[in-house]
Amino acid sequence: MAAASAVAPLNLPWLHRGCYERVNQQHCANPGLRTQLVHTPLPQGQNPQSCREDTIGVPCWSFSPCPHTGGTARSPIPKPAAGVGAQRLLISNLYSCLLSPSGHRHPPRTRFGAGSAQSRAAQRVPAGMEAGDGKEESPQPMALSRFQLSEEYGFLLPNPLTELPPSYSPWMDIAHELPQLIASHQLRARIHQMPQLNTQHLQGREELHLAHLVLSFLTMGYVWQEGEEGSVKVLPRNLAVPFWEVSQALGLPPILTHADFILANWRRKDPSGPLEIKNLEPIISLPGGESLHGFILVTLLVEKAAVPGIKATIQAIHALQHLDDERLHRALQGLAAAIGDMDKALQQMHDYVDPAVFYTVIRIFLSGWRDNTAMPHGLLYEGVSKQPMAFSGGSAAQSSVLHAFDELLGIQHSQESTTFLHRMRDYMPPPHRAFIRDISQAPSLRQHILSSADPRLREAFNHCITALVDFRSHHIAIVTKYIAVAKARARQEEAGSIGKPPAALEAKGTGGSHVFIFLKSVRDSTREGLISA
Ligand code: HEM
Repeated sequence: MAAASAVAPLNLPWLHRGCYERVNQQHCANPGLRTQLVHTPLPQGQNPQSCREDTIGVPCWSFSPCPHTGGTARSPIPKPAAGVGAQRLLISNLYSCLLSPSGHRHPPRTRFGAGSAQSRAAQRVPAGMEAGDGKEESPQPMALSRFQLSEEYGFLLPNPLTELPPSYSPWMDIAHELPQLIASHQLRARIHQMPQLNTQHLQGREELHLAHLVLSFLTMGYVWQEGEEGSVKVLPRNLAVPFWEVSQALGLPPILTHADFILANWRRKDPSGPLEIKNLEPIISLPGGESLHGFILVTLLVEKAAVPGIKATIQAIHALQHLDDERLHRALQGLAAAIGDMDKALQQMHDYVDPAVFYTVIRIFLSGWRDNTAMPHGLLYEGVSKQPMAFSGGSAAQSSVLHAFDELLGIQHSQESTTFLHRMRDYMPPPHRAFIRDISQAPSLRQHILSSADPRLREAFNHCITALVDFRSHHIAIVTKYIAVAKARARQEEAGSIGKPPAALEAKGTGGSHVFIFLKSVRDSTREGLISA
């Protein structure tokens, strides 16, 4: 680590020792980067050796000063409260340099060293998503660019990279053969032969996102290659260490997330062609063939259909702040229309995904190692931590879209559902998480409607609620077809090995929730958001 000797270690004595070492190591490995720490008290007895545990609450965001850039702390880093056994943290170097999620001013780009990771990363950030241009931030509190949201693609990564630099070909070669390697039971052996690559040569968040996508797919394939009964306890060092490092840099957990599976996993077959299913394909696949592609691409189209709704959400908040009811009315109409379009996009699932393939082949590869009886102790990331760690599997519950709409509309879910949904936010890219948090802190739309005498506003608000209830009802119908009915059929047909349905997941979703109780509760509490005349 060449830069380590030139950099003064951060003075963070309150940190758990393992965390402290990792912060400094990460910091020194990336000279010129500011380090963003997110830390929460860790309840006694929970994974005390782990720096990065499943849940990253965000009660306290702090920006520690960097010896290179001399950045300022936005809020003081508190000492741990008495009785708190350990602290958890997330290091999100890249985001804290390119973009600040909550009103923090950016260092001028000139502060980055000429060839530094940030200056290279900043050059790669697509137009319309760049926030760190050295100017003062827009006075508009909810500008898309502040949250790495794209005007055209919303939460989707715009035109994601499809190849990493040549030195990462050992990862890419395996990733491109993944379905075949899993089917022939050779993936684990291939991963054991893989060299341990240095992640420092990854430049910019697009390369990091592609690396996270690739390593997460390799990890899911490695863990589940032999089905539920043949899962592993240890992720080998040559995969675990780079996956952990890339995850730290992005502020994502070291497991496949919706941000990998959908947001960063798409390309146009014809680069100048339309964004429609026939012209799209995933960058990296898992077993499941056309159904897997359909599952990814239909979900992607739901994200794309949400884009006008994301913009309408921002418009609505601006209108509330300026007490502009005309603008608010238009924004709510736009939001209801977008949710309707998401619903139409969702229906394409029926055309492109075979329930039997989804249930018996695809689903297990989205499963995590938290609340999963097939892996009751979690997964040991060799070379990262001496204790196994537990993470939930990939799920569209990690999509930021409905979280954002729920916050705007003031939907109150049950405590249990809220706990699960909030946990899913820890699996989102930090700027998207920050977007949801800022919506939750905006003036209350619901209160405004309740106190307004304008019936058109109430009607437009209720259209949004009804559209959301319909979306959730149709989603429940899909889950019934693809999980409950498919399960009954699979039992009759008794498919073999990989085709055997994951028994540990039968009553639960990939994220570990009790599926139908949870989904109906979420749908019903949405309906309770209707405002009567
Ligand atoms: C075959 C297709 C699908 C199946 C089988 C499915 C299954 C599930 C399951 C089991 C859950 C419960 C949470 C968990 O355990 O992960 C869930 C939640 C969720 N899913 Fe899906 N899902 C599908 C497609 C989609 C699509 C395309 C979207 C839209 C982006 C979506 C959005 C959500 C959301 C937002 C939640 C959280 C609950 C809510 O807010 O209503 N799902 N899904």
